[in-house]
Amino acid sequence: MTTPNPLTLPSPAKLNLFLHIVGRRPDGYHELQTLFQFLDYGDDLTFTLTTAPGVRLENPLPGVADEDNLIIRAARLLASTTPRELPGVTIRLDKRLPMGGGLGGGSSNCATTLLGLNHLWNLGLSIDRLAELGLSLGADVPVFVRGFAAWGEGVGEKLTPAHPPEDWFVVLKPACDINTGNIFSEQGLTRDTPRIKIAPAFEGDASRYRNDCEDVVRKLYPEVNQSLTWLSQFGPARLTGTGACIFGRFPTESAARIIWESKPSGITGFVAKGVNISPLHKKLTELR
Ligand SMILES: C[C@@](CO)(OP(=O)(O)O)[C@H](O)COP(=O)(O)OP(=O)(O)OC[C@H]1O[C@@H](n2ccc(N)nc2=O)[C@H](O)[C@@H]1O
Ligand SMILES: Nc1ncnc2c1ncn2[C@@H]1O[C@H](COP(=O)(O)OP(=O)(O)O)[C@@H](O)[C@H]1O
Repeated sequence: MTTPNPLTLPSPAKLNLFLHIVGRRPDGYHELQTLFQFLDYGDDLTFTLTTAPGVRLENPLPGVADEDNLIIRAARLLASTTPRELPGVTIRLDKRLPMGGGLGGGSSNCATTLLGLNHLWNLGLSIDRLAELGLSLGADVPVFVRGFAAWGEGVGEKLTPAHPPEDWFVVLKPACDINTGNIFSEQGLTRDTPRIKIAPAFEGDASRYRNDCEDVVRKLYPEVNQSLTWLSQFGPARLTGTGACIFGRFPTESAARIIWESKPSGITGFVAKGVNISPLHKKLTELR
């Protein structure tokens, strides 16, 4: 199949179905054990190849300078791997994911750019190389590059395929912004959860899922505390990443939508299906 120009590619969200902090590296970074799953919901990136050289973002993100935007950083890093003169590209971002919500939107945009431009520029870089480039831009980028639900260790870059149930989720965004660095520097954070040795036993057993950032986030952010208390009435509800988004799991779309419709007024979010193959990889496979 010939690749269309412009080409629109999905940039899905991730959930950390559970997140344990099992230690700290000498450089201060926290070692995690986590279970990543994708959602069939996220941003879209549209790439238009141009005769004029250079990388441009059609619509800048409020509060993020273009040179800090992970889309531009990914495109420039990729371009630096080849001495070839490359066609220019204009990239449009249709943003649906709340920023800094623990859904990995920026990291996902970064991975979609790496994979999309590797394809459009015919660079032929392997997934391993793209994951390595991605890791230099953020700890959550490799899982989006690899595109399979995964058991993550290290800072989230050591990935083993996982197969959690593809349930439906109500994702809520309490009205507060949480800075990842602030949560990881909190004194009261649990940092010594024992390492799990048999990961598969955990995948299908949602009742054992826990997020070690949750207690600290509940204390610091009453909005998250209230939303978790509300959603927990209907089943286990958890924080994703360091928040602020939370999620509840349901076996069917209709069950999730009933809860979504009854949410307290003023709260935003969405309903989405958990998927073990990234929608980005599905789309790229169709193009090959
Ligand atoms: C917690 C997770 C779980 O998926 O997700 P998010 O909540 O960001 O989505 C990630 O590990 C987030 O990784 P990443 O996206 O690289 O974090 P950053 O925003 O760069 O981290 C900001 C700061 O938090 C601290 N940090 C981050 C990750 C980690 N494993 N240990 C840390 O101590 C570091 O001080 C770092 O400078
Ligand atoms: N393309 C991008 N989309 C979202 N955030 C970006 C992007 N590029 C850089 N950022 C920065 O990354 C931060 C984290 O964003 P995001 O990945 O959405 O959240 P989280 O890491 O909590 O899941 C944002 O607050 C923003 O400053």
